[in-house]
Amino acid sequence: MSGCPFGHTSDPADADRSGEPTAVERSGEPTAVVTSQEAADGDSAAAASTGTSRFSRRGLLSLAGVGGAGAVAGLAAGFLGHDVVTAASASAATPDPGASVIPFFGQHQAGITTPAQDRLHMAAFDVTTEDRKELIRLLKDWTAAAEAMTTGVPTGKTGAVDGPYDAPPEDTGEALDLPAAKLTLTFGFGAGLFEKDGKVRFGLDGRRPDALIDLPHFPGDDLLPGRTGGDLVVQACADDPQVAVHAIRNLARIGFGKVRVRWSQLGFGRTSSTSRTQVTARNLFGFKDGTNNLKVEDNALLDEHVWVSSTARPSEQWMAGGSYLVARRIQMHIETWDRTSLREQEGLIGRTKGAGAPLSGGDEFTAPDFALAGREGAPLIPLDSHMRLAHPDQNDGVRMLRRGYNFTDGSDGLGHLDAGLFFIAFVKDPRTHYVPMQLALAKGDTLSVEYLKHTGSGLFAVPPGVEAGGFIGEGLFA
Ligand SMILES: C=CC1=C(C)c2cc3[nH]c(cc4nc(cc5[nH]c(cc1n2)c(C)c5CCC(=O)O)C(CCC(=O)O)=C4C)c(C)c3C=C
Ligand SMILES: [Fe+2]
Repeated sequence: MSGCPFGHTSDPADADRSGEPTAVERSGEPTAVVTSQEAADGDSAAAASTGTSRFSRRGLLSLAGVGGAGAVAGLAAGFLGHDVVTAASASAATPDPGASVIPFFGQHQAGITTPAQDRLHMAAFDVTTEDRKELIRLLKDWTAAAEAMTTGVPTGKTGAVDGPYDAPPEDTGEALDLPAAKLTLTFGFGAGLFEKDGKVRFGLDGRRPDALIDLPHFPGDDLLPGRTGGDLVVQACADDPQVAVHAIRNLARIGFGKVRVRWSQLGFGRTSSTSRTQVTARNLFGFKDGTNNLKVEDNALLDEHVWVSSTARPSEQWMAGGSYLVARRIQMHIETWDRTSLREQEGLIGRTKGAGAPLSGGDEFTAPDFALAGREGAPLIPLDSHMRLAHPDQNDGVRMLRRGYNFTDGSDGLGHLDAGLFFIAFVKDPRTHYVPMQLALAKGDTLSVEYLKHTGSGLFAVPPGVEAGGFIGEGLFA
């Protein structure tokens, strides 16, 4: 514990821990905020020039050392009420070199095409209230909290330590001293929000988009009810797991009495890159994953395959600019895999393990040649390989934006790790962009048939981004 009443440490080593020198924050200066596009472009220099800024969690805390606790409390009352604070001048807003803030507001929700962070905490909630006004209140409160936390600010007007001594704090506190860590919060609505047990909920008659289907049962599915479904979902991604967990925990706390957590999933080691500025990471099979993913730079392809268009059917109009989130908890039989030869592993994926190049030759980003045959006349990229079966050429040109994470959730009690890939994909329409491919993989992909088991599932309509003053999904309630 530091001597500071706000738990702030003044150890310079701490500032360096995340790779984000915080001299700016330490002096109480505002922290630079990156616009969605700049964040997507990974352009922190451009971000610096915008001058949009507000005080960070750490900046506020460090003010205690500058102006004393009273000054901080006064500032907290003003700043923590979710009003965006603009810097007096752009030059005052010295950029945070870590560009640790990804703005919550924007045309699309953050956490889809913004560069995938290292950590995930996703939670699905059942809505327990049947009162439309309470649901809207919750979405407004979540919007305010999300905007605060993604900016690195505690939730509520008084945060973790400045509220009445005899009341529970408005923020749980475990993210005090931590930077925003590129936290993004992405919200989605499940089918159960619209109707449950044959009854329409929240007056949302006729508002359920046709694309928000009940996913069919796929061959090999072994879904657990406690890991499947949900009326609401929140995807928290950050470069610090504590920041992601803090976000989900505080949203759950704010929702007390209106929602309860149905399932939640922690993830590490992103298994996809969503920007060409990122290197391709590896999944728990040891293969590069995300090589041929859709990337933020592929604007036209994103419009074609990820974003719901403004010319969508009337029942989907409120979704224009949004997307559909498919979540699948996929257990990987890693012990069996680890006893499989390298030759077979590469044949199952269709790429080399080292470089991630297609088995038809070239480097990681060389286009695969599915027709090229080896000495014995068989195609170099096997007919039952995962890459061949998932490639757009085999799927009517369909593509998806994958944004999954590795997980290990202890052991299965039978001597194996419960490990795998928490598959997340954003698509324009799951009927065309997910179901047919999943069916093909479940039937013909030897990787899926012999090494994978789907144990959890969810499909959620992710509304478009929120403008300042608005709230998550407000078009649905208009
Ligand atoms: C239904 C969609 C998909 C599921 C489920 C899925 C699971 C899954 N994938 C890997 C490993 C790799 N997948 C790769 C490529 C790839 N996978 C999908 C779809 C699903 N994967 C697509 C659309 C693609 C891209 C195909 C292409 O355009 O070439 C790769 C190769 C590298 C890459 O491009 O990402 C790997 C490796 C695992 C381990 C897994 C479930 C646990
Ligand atoms: Fe895949």
